[in-house]
Amino acid sequence: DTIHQNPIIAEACPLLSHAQCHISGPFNPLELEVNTSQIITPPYVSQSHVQDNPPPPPAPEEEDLKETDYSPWTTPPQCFTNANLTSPICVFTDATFASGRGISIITTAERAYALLNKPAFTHPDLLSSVNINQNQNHTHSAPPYELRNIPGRGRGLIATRTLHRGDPIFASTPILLLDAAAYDLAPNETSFLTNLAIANLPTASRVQFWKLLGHSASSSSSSSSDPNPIESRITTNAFQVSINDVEHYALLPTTSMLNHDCRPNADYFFDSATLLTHHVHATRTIYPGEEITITYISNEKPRHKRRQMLKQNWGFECKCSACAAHPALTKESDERVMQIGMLKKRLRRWEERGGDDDENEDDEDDGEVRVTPAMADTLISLYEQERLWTGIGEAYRFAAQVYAAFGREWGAVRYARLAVEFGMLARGFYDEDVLLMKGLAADPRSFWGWGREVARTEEGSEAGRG
Ligand SMILES: C[S@@+](CC[C@H](N)C(=O)[O-])C[C@H]1O[C@@H](n2cnc3c(N)ncnc32)[C@H](O)[C@@H]1O
Repeated sequence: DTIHQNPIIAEACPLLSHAQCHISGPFNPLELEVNTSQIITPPYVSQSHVQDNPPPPPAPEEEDLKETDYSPWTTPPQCFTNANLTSPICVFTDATFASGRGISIITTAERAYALLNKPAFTHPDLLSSVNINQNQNHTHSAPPYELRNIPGRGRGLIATRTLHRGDPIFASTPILLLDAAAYDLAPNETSFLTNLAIANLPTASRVQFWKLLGHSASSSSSSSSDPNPIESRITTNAFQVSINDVEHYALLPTTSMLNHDCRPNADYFFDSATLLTHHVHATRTIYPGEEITITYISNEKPRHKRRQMLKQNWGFECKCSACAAHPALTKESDERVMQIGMLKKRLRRWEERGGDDDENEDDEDDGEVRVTPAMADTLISLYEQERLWTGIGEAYRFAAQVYAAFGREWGAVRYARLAVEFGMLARGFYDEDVLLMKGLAADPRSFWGWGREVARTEEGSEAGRG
């Protein structure tokens, strides 16, 4: 028997009323089938612990308890906790989510019930255009890509028709959401929960999961020599997303088919506020036959660092155009990337201190951060030279604000519009910065810094003195 009562943990567990959520002791999670004698099944979540969230279902009648006690979940939640955690971490599965695609969520009961407030759960019809062609239940028109084997890269998605900047490629919901706090459990407990989370999914999603590639340090593929095939699939494929300001890892099997490029042609964002949906869009024209790619890392790093990270975390030698060019060309690229970093740092400091009247008081660098429209234009040009469409939205945002600060209304509008266009593809339709830029595009004079640099020339000196 691998379950031991632990009085310290017992105190941490009242959240799950009636639950005995103390498990410790060694076991091999991969050998475990769902075995209810070893698992904790909370009858329901006690109302006092889910304030601000939808109330849990009322306590069922005694005779119904076995069948309905874990509604709205479709399998009984299972939990672990330890003395370092304030709440138990459990697996919650809703196999009916997103028209039967299903979702397993590994988190605390409080956070899981908070997720039930999201429109993705409260208005499931809103997801009707999501997961199209990725879910066997859907028979919609053909997607703009097909899955193909690509020599040296495994599978990848190839465009089957021309996609223009801003065109949606697909949108999907996660089959697994894993709260980063799950890694505060003992490794075998985390593995147990992830194992169960996958086992609880509907067959189609479970099959999709097992088709994912798993790269682990000790195995180069998803072969049976992989000591933890679930964990390696998660680390190879999961996207880090923030939901209600909590870090999660999301598994999205179709997005996982996208290979990396240091100059990708597509970008993605996770709409965590409403639909728990991952959107992928083209960021430049993609021609039929061309592979659709995203970036796995920040490409604003020199080539040797990018290659190192890709090798270490995803096990491949990067041979994209930015990695494989002649050393003379990659040297130029590295220098541009360095300059991007330097300009961004300066513009970000200027932006951050924008609303601060006492801006010089605590400034270690004594000071004033000088920026000019030419500087913002150069940043944009560097992104264009590097073909980094993923980060360029931020450069447009800086430019819009700098132009407005110099009182150059139509330059500000132009860049604010571009910041909105690119920002929506990279950060989401309702992202804070996107909304700020929408406001600036509509009325640059309402911007907080409107005209505040007008007294300065483009070269950065005071007008009349420079
Ligand atoms: C998220 S998966 C992408 C889909 C994968 N190609 C497959 O067949 O499942 C990540 C893995 O794809 C491969 N991969 C991704 N981008 C690559 C690239 N640019 N060159 C070579 N292999 C790549 C690596 O094996 C990496 O660990």
